[in-house]
Amino acid sequence: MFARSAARALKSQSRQFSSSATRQSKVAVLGAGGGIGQPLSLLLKLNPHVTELSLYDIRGAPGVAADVSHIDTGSEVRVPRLRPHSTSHVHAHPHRTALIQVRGYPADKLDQALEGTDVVVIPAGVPRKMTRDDLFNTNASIVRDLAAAIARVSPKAKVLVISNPVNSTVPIVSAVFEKAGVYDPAHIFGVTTLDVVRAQRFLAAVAGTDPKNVKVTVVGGHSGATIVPLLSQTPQGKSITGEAYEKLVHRIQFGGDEVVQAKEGAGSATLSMAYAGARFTGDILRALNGEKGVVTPTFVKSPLFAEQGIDFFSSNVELGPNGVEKIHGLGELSEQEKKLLEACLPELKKNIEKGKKFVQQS
Ligand SMILES: NC(=O)C1=CN([C@@H]2O[C@H](COP(=O)(O)OP(=O)(O)OC[C@H]3O[C@@H](n4cnc5c(N)ncnc54)[C@H](O)[C@@H]3O)[C@@H](O)[C@H]2O)C=CC1
Ligand SMILES: O=C([O-])CC(=O)C(=O)O
Repeated sequence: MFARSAARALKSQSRQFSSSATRQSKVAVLGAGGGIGQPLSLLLKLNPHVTELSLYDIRGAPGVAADVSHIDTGSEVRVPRLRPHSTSHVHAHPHRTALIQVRGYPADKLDQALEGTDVVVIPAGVPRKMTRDDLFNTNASIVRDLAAAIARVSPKAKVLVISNPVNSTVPIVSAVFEKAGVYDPAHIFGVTTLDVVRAQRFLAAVAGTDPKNVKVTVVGGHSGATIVPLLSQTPQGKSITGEAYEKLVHRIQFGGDEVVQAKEGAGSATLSMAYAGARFTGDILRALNGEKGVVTPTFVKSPLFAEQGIDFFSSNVELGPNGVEKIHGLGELSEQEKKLLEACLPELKKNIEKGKKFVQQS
């Protein structure tokens, strides 16, 4: 009895230690003044893993930082401490709460904003009016230039790309890092979490259940036909067939259009995206801090379809202290999902090539 409770206590202490190993995590948001950037900065201020928040934009970042910095949340800073007279044991230090440093940086202070960052989230650029690919001309150069600064100032940071078209901007960031000689494919992520959030929300509505009971894997890329929800792998999705299935898949693939149309030219999804971006950043931070088993879909350099010339792909990825720990395969697909995948691959390939070509020609 005693042995069992001692073992439980030890286990809990070691769990505690894995979180007590929490380092200081500096997160930078590039594009913090925008429709996504502002609520994303707010949500990151609430994340206890974030000990420093660096907000950068060519417009308005100091104002957002001043505003967000008044929120009365701290962060738990747990510092592992060596036992006196021992170098071999570390014991959990009772955590202390610190104030999160929030700083805003204007256009000419990008390097300062990036110094010492562990995670950089990029929602900088323009939102679309028509297709995501229309954004390419403007956003490609914004993302390229930001990536060059990250590669120079904080080359080991994990880079989370929100700016569209994600299918091209992730290859752009990767190619810029490669050119700079600091590329680690485990560090660069396209944020496709909004597709997962939508898939779970829409499926829950069809199934008449709470979204928290629904877990959907969405693979491929982040635009229209490249978004492939694997509904057959969820208990609630398995039974949906025929027209209901077609409608649900269409809604997941084109959920962004619903928001663009409802906003009548004023932009695209910002609040749901900030939620999704904060959730993915939270996953990255938990994994960086040693939590095991953090698995989520994200668009990364991937071997899954590399033989077909598609070297970036979103699938379930296990995250770890170095970023990408393990890329999971797709699992079993239904006949309909195989068809969706067939439609996804050629479009995704074109989007990826466009991004790579842009950097080659820059
Ligand atoms: N990955 C995804 O699932 C989603 C991606 N997006 C994309 O996110 C991007 C941002 O969308 P919104 O926030 O709605 O746009 P927005 O126009 O409201 O905000 C963009 C911000 O970027 C800033 N910016 C422009 N150039 C910059 C530069 N060189 N450095 C730093 N900041 C710069 C602007 O000043 C602005 O504050 C768009 O490309 C949009 O398509 C939007 C929704 C979902
Ligand atoms: O639709 C857009 O352009 C913004 C976006 O990526 C989304 O909402 O999924």
